[in-house]
Amino acid sequence: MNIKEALRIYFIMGSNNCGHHEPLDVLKQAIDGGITMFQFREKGSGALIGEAKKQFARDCFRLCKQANVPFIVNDDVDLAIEIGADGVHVGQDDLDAGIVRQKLGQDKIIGVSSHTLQESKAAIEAGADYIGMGPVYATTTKLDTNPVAGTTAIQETREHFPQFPIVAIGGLQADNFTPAIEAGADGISIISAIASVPNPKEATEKLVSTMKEVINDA
Ligand SMILES: Nc1nc(C(F)(F)F)ncc1COP(=O)(O)OP(=O)(O)O
Ligand SMILES: [Mg+2]
Repeated sequence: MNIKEALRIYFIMGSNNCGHHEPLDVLKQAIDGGITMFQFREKGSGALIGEAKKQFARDCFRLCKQANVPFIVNDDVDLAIEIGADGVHVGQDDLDAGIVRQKLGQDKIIGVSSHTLQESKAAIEAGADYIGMGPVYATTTKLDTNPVAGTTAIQETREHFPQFPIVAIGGLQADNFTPAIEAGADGISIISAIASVPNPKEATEKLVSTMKEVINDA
């Protein structure tokens, strides 16, 4: 799989991000709308835990598998291993990417959050397959986020690593993500612009069509 193409429209969702529809319906609509990768991120207030979280993960994974959409688990490496997910995303305060690689093996996808060139270097040396950089704009989705970073860190990492897969994250919408791509990101991560809107399928289609205008092969 081409990881840069998988990062184009990278949808991240948990049950507590869904405003207007049942979570599985939101994911179905996002898949129908053309998302290229999915991250299962069940955390924060009201998040499912234990068996309910596992079952929700399996249900999301089934939808992604049917559509050949790569399924990534946020933070929870053991859950990813248990259900056979395609990969894991970890942040600076989660399990070290090198240890995640040892646990998952070479054929799984490992994403790492980065806010600086230094963190990007460490993630790449630890064997990450992509890095998530932001928050580009203010976000209400993640409460313990770093300060708004704009696209400077993306640009800096891209200058040092011209080919390494980077996805932008943080407050991204169809009408504001272009600067992140122009700064060097290969794709965008979206939570509320798909999960919290009345028509997730239409919102996804708009993101896909806008991305096609910005990146020719998208
Ligand atoms: N979940 C994420 N996904 C991405 C992605 F690359 F996919 F865009 N980038 C960054 C994050 C944030 O990861 P983290 O800092 O661990 O916080 P949380 O666990 O609350 O998400
Ligand atoms: Mg995390």
